[in-house]
Amino acid sequence: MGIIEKIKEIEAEMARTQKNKATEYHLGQLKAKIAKLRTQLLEPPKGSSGSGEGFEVTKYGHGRVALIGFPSVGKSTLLTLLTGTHSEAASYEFTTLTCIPGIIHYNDAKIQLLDLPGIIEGASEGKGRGRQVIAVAKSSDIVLMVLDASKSEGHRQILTRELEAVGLRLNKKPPQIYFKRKKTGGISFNSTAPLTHVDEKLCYQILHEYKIHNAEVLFREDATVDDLIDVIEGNRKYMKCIYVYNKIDVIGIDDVDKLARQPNSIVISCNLKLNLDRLLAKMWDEMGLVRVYSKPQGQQPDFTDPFVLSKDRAGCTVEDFCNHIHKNLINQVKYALVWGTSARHYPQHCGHSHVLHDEDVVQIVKKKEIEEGARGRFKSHSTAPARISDREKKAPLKT
Ligand SMILES: Nc1nc2c(ncn2[C@@H]2O[C@H](COP(=O)(O)OP(=O)(O)OP(=O)(O)O)[C@@H](O)[C@H]2O)c(=O)[nH]1
Ligand SMILES: [K+]
Ligand SMILES: [Mg+2]
Repeated sequence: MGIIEKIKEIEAEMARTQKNKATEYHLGQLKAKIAKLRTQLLEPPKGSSGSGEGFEVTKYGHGRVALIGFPSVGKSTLLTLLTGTHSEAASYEFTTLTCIPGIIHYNDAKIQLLDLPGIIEGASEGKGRGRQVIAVAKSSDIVLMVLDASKSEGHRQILTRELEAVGLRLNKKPPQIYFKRKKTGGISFNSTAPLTHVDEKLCYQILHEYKIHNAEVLFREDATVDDLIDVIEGNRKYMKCIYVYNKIDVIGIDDVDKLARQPNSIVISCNLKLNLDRLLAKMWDEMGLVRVYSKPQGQQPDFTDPFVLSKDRAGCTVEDFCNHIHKNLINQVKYALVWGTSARHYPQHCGHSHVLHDEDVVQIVKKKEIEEGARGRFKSHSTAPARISDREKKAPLKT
C-alpha cells in the first residue's frame, strides 16, 4: 500500500470513530500516525532532485511573496499589474504552468513576487503540480492566497488544508510547548497552564507513537494534540498569509463588505485596479521589513538607499544591522547613534541590542573613532539627518 492510501485509510478510521473521552487517546494516536506519513510524503523520492523542473527560481530582493490559489482566480493578472512582468492570463484554467517571478518596487525595497500554477484539492498529495507549487510557497516569506470573491468561501478552507498537510501553518504562532529529547530519564511532563486538550497519558501515547521514551515536555499554554505533534515533528513553517479576494467587480457591495471585514483579508479588483495600493501596504506590513538609513560621520544619510533587513521575532537590532553590513563590524562598534522612532531622544546612544524601527537612521561609532573624537572634541554627530521630517515635529533634532 502506498503512503497516500495509508493516510486515506487512517482518515477514514478517524471519520468512523466517535469523538469522546474514551476515544481521544486513540484519535490522538491516529493523528500522530498521519503526521508521520505526511512527513514521509515530503521526503523527495530516491534518485530525484527534490523539487520539480521549472520551479527553481533564484531568490532575489529583500523578500519573497508567493501567489497561491485555485486556477483562474487572477494570480497572473495580479503579477502583471504589480510587477510589470508579463505573465499570461486567460479565461481557461491552468494557463500558468511554471513559476514566473516579478519584482515589486516598494518603499525603496525590492520584493520578489512569484506567480504559480493554480492548485486544486489534493495538491498536497501530488495532484497537478501541487507539491511543487507548495514547495515554492514554503520557500517564501509570506503567502498571498488569491481567492475569487464570487466563488465559494470553502475554497479558502480547502487551500488552507492543503498547505497544512505539508506542514505550513498560516497566521499561527508556534505552540508554546517546550520539548527536548533526552538520552535517559524517561518522560517528564509538566505544564504552567491548565490543560483542557492534552493530559499526561495522551502525551505519553503520542511520544510512544514516535518511539520517544526519554524527553522533557513542558506545556506553557493550553495546547492541543495537533500542536504537540507539530512540535515533535519540528519541521513546521509558520507563515503570514493574506487572503486576497479578487474580482470584487462582479459581486454586490454587501458581499464585498463581508469579505473585507475578515481578518488578514483584503478585497481587490485587478480589472478595475481597485485597492492594489492597500494590498501592497498590507503586504509590506506583514513582511515586517525594516529600512535602516546609514549615516556616515559628518554627512547626511542617503534616503534613497536603505539597508532593508528582515526582523525575526526578537526584532532587528543594532547588531543585526552591523552584521548585515559586514560580518566583523560588530566587534569594532562602540555604540550607535540612532535617530527615528526607536530613539527616545535624538540622537540616542544605543548598544548592540537596541531594537531598530523601520526608517531609523543609524550612525555607527567605532571604538577607534572615540579615541580620535576625544582629541577632536568628537564632532561625529554634529550634522543631523535632514529627513525623518514627520517625526521631527514630535521630537525636534537638537544636534
Ligand atoms: N471580473 C474580473 N476578472 C478578472 C479579474 N482579474 C482577473 N480576471 C480574469 O480572470 C481570468 C483568469 O485570470 P488569470 O490571471 O489567468 O488567473 P490565474 O489565477 O493566473 O489562472 P491560472 O494560471 O490558470 O491558474 C482572466 O480571464 C482574467 O481576465 C478581476 O479583477 N475581475
Ligand atoms: K487562467
Ligand atoms: Mg496564471
